[in-house]
Amino acid sequence: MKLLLPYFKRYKKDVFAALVMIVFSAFATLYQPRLLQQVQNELMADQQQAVIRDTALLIGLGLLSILTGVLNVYFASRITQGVVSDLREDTYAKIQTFSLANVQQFSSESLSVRLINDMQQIMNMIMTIFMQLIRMPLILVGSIVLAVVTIPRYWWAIVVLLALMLALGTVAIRQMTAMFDQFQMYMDKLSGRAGEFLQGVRVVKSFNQGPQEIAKFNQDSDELNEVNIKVGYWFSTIMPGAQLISYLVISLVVYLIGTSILQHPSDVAVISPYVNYVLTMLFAILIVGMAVMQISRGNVSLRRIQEVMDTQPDVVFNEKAPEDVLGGSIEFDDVSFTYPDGTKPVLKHISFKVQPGQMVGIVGATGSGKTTLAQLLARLYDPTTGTVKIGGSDLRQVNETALRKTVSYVLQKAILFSGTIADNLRQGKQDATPYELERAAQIAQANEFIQRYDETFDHEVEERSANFSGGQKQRLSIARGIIAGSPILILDDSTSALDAESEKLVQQALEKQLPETTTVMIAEKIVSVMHADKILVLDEGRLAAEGTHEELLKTSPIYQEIYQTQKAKERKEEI
Ligand SMILES: Nc1ncnc2c1ncn2[C@@H]1O[C@H](COP(=O)(O)OP(=O)(O)OP(=O)(O)O)[C@@H](O)[C@H]1O
Repeated sequence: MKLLLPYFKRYKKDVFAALVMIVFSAFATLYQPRLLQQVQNELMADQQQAVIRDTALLIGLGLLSILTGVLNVYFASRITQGVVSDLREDTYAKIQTFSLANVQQFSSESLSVRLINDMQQIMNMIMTIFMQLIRMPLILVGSIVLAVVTIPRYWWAIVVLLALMLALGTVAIRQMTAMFDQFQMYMDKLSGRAGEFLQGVRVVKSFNQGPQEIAKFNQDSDELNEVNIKVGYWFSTIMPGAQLISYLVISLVVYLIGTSILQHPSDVAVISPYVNYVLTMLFAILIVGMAVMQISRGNVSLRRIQEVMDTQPDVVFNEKAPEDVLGGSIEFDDVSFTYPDGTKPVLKHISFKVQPGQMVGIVGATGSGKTTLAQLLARLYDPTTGTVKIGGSDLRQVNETALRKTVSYVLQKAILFSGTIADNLRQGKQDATPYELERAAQIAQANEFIQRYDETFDHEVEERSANFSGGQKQRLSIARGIIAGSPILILDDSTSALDAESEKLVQQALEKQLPETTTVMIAEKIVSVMHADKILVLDEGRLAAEGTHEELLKTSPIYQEIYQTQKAKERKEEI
């Protein structure tokens, strides 16, 4: 709840107004039976004037009850929408500061459940607090006092009723609260499963994995359902249980009044308000019980949001450092790296230097650490030991804007967003001119197919870029990387879906049109990087060799082996 206090402060006027409405609404609810009793007495005493006056008062009280009820909903909604919207935005902003390791720690699916489903639970909780939690205890206390005042000698019946209700409520709420944690956990799991399926829908379909995926989804869904049913089971026992207790107590009191009516004839007039107060008490207890449950459910969600807010980003930039572009040189100094959830180092004692404007190729077997090295260069992770420098500055000391302006990273998996082609390219440079769009597209060999669309750069990219081929997506993401004009461009196996001819054209265009850009080219095939100024050969996380293609052919057995194997494979494919 501490997390919400500063947010409530932002809406203090609405909070005050909601509280005033709650007090008036509780007064109207409690005073009605008393006034009704008064009218009954006046009718019996044939006091016409008083009956008219008090009936009018009764109508006024009804209207007050409706008006304050409506205004209470209005202010409670304003507070709820405002607080949750602010909290959601702050949580989202916090997630934006997360490194890849932070995101991995929670899982992206869990973060999206937290942003949507948990926020909904918090919304329900705040609404409940302002609609019920303050109003109902007032009504509860008022009805207890008035029930006791109505027939003081049976005060103990109220105590018995409250004790029984408390026992029932405590057991039920304790059982249900334990299940809310499980509910959110299963929700994360189910969202993860659905997200994975939707992202990999092509793989699932092509490998005919539909039935297996459905079975797995159904199993997770059944687990969630089981928790829900258990919650529902406990929930369904509360209502009849509480009703039974109340009617037993009412029957007992009515029976006792009946047996002593001769000694207390005036008790006839108090039976109706007494029953009314006991029923109001029952209603208030039930609502408070439900509110407590909703709040404990919201608290679980609040704790999950607090976890996000308390997480320290493990890659922190120096925002005081200048935002100017760093230079184009790269230096790895004895860098080793282990993934946060890994046990073995993925990179081991890597040291190398690259001069501005050079083209560097990185080759190595699958899993040798090429992408990891690129991720350290873009500071998606920090090295476990050693330093990475760009333009002579240790990346731990630089400003984030400066780094993003300096390094442009084209990922191994080309990801486009829904919008137009131009929208996607402009993610690289927001104010890119049509000329700049076209130039980047030309270098990436994308211009040809873009010009075939009637709308050219305004052609729509559908969700998950389903209307583009793998090669087209790669070309567009290369263009997006180029357009920023950053001094360092990382291409992580970004031409793998291109035919050999197009790949060559992209390389030639890069060399010719971006001669001052330091290009880091990660590739499976040596032919893709053989013209680079320098090639780094990675082997199980170690830098096995470094040099030009010709030098490596003479000095590096690993490089020779990879090259010969790839050449032999190529020859076989030609035959
Ligand atoms: N996010 C991660 N968490 C834990 N381990 C990871 C993570 N990403 C990669 N790894 C592990 O690190 C090692 C190096 O992976 P990396 O992706 O850097 O290799 P690569 O040389 O780029 O491979 P490929 O050529 O197949 O893309 C692998 O053993 C991989 O399992």
